[in-house]
Amino acid sequence: MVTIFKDTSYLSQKAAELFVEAAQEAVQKNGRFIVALTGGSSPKQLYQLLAQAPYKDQMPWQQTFIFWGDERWVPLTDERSNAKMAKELLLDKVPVPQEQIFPMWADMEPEAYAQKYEQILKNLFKGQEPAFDLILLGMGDDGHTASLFPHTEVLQEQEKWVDAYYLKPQSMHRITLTAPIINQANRILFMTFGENKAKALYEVLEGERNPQEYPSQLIQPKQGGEIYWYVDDKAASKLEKYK
Ligand SMILES: O=C1O[C@H](COP(=O)(O)O)[C@@H](O)[C@H](O)[C@H]1O
Repeated sequence: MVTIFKDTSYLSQKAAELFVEAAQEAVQKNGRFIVALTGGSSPKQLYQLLAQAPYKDQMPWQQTFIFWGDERWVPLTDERSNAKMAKELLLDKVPVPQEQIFPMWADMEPEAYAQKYEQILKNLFKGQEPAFDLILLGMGDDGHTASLFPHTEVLQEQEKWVDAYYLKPQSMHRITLTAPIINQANRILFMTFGENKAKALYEVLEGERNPQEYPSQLIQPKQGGEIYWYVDDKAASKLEKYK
């Protein structure tokens, strides 16, 4: 489902409503809410809203388990850290138990931590379908999502749930959930703003299938899963089918 918003504040409000709805539904059904956050600029307003009334008070924080979809491999104090941003805008301001927050970084080799992170998820989902209740995603101007970048080997990954690799153009390691585990989620919410994303958004949603070039095309929810694209009118400016 693609929804086009003129106003990014309203878009973020609708995203906050969806977040709360997913959380309440998951807690009612399974007694807990398992969510993966995203980094980048798109979720900032959403995180600020979730840290305030009315959303803050509607959230079952005690039953919430926080993961990330991806991370730049930098310490948690680094300005580039996706976890630092979420911590400052949201997690420091809400009563989610510390032991239920799983940043995608530790002072160890990224590949070893990717295995550890996958094990944490496997323990949590033991005996159940490995389905996040909600995964938040952004999309880069180049069509990447999470740390699934164009023409990287991780795009072929079918077995691992979490992978880490050196991203040469950015001279840093990245760690990411892989497409197969993202696609198992019950709900996936992409938030995409700005005219810099218009070409990639068109290619992802309406172009020919080419996930090597536009990795966001790999995100296709399982049967019964929901995918929501919340985009602003600038990002949507090249779309034809969805207007
Ligand atoms: O590097 C990243 O970028 C994407 C997109 O970010 P945005 O600033 O264009 O919204 C983000 O989804 C990802 O988590 C992050 O690591």
